[in-house]
Amino acid sequence: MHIAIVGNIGAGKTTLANKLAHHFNWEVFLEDVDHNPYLKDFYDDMPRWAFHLQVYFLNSRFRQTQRIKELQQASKGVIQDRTIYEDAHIFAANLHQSSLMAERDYLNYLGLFESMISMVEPPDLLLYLRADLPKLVSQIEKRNRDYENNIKIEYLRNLNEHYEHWISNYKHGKLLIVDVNNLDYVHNPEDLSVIIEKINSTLFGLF
Ligand SMILES: Nc1ncnc2c1ncn2[C@@H]1O[C@H](COP(=O)(O)OP(=O)(O)O)[C@@H](O)[C@H]1O
Ligand SMILES: Nc1ncnc2c1ncn2[C@H]1C[C@H](O)[C@@H](COP(=O)(O)O)O1
Repeated sequence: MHIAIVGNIGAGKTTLANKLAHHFNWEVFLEDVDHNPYLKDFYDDMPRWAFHLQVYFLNSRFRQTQRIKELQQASKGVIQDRTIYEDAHIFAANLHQSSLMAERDYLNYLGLFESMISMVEPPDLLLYLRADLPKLVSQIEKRNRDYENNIKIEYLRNLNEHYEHWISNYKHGKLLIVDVNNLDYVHNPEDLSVIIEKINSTLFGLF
């Protein structure tokens, strides 16, 4: 079983991924943020580093999907924090649309993505955490990564629009949308239980 958690920056994916992995006793696959050699530079100068960052994320996410495939073949459960789909359909698409990634770089990137995606299996469940801008901003502030202090509201708004468009066209498998604006699964165990019930019901038809 493979559940992938998707959503904008600060939506609460990592926090929920860890909690679900603990609950189901499954492996958790998180993003490579701390060792990412481009992320800080990217936030300082997006046009300069957009292509480098996207290639780095694409490669690390692709490797992760191959490890997830192996675990699934061994009948192990997996919770994944963010997917390769988001890199291309949300982040790279947004950079290109916002003229922060040049046309030739975007087409080059898309060619690489298309070559890889045929080897990627979609998750059994895609869990989208929908959050409005005030929730995202307050949670990004709460996390307090210095390089994310420069993130513009406009950037988050554009990403949210890409998410809504992508999710409304998602056809690879089961999809669960959870509005997290009024949920606090950090402090309220009942809020976590609500999400777990929804997952069980969507995946296994329980409840
Ligand atoms: N539903 C929630 N309610 C309150 N705080 C949350 C919630 N989800 C996440 N947080 C807090 O917000 C911050 C960002 O969450 P995180 O899981 O790192 O988001 P993401 O992985 O989506 O970027 C963390 O400090 C986390 O404890
Ligand atoms: N593909 C990506 N392009 C640009 N930035 C990305 C991409 N994937 C992740 N990120 C950034 C966004 C955040 O600053 C960090 C971690 O993501 P988070 O949503 O906080 O888990 O990486």
